[in-house]
Amino acid sequence: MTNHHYSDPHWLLRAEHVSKTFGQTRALVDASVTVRPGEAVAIMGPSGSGKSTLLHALAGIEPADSGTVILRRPNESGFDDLAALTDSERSGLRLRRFGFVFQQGMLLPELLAWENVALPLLLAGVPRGAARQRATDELDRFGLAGTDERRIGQLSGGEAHRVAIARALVTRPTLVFADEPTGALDSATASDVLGELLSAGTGSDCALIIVTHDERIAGRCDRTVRLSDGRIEAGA
Ligand SMILES: Nc1ncnc2c1ncn2[C@@H]1O[C@H](COP(=O)(O)OP(=O)(O)OP(=O)(O)O)[C@@H](O)[C@H]1O
Repeated sequence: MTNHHYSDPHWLLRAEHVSKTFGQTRALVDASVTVRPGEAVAIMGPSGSGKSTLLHALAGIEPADSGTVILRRPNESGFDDLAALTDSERSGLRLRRFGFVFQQGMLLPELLAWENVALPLLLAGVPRGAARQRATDELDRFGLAGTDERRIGQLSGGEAHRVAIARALVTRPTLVFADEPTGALDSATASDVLGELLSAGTGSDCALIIVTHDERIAGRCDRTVRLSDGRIEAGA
């Protein structure tokens, strides 16, 4: 895709007029959002207002019924329209370009800490030795040196959240999507983990999108997109 309309360099991901219906429920109505490099964007709104639906549409997890979601490729090499990709192309793009931190961490308890972090690399075909080295480096970066060989159940809640963040960032993604990333943590640990996510997930060529109910988390992001009944009310 080389549409001139998308030549403005100051965005990474742009959703335009995205709508999604589940049966009679209009979960998302004509939502347009632009995400720029280096920013952290909070998505807020009451329960059922469409936050997860928006996140899933932006990340190509559950494509919208209508509208477009466009992701800029690195190095001025064009754009990808998520809806125009096949399922397997979309999965590949998610693996290469996106990182995910979801509520329960979605860590695999039967795997070691380093294996959890290395998972996206292993899925992308990186050899096991190289993947292990990168995972170990990433764990070090989050203050988890020496935990490589532990299983998830042998870590504290805060440590497990850091493993989830390390896994989301190990591929150096363009966009990190987080859904209530500090959910079950005590407030001091949540604040530390959020700080780490904010500093590691926003760089000159990447951005962070966080779904949250917590105004304190939103307050530490650069801006807040507010949803009400599937419509974006502010912050797009
Ligand atoms: N797979 C689905 N099937 C049917 N309805 C759905 C589905 N997913 C979401 N919905 C409905 O779409 C609306 C928006 O849901 P969504 O999960 O996006 O809200 P949310 O703002 O993330 O809510 P919460 O804060 O409770 O997680 C809700 O009315 C929900 O019941």
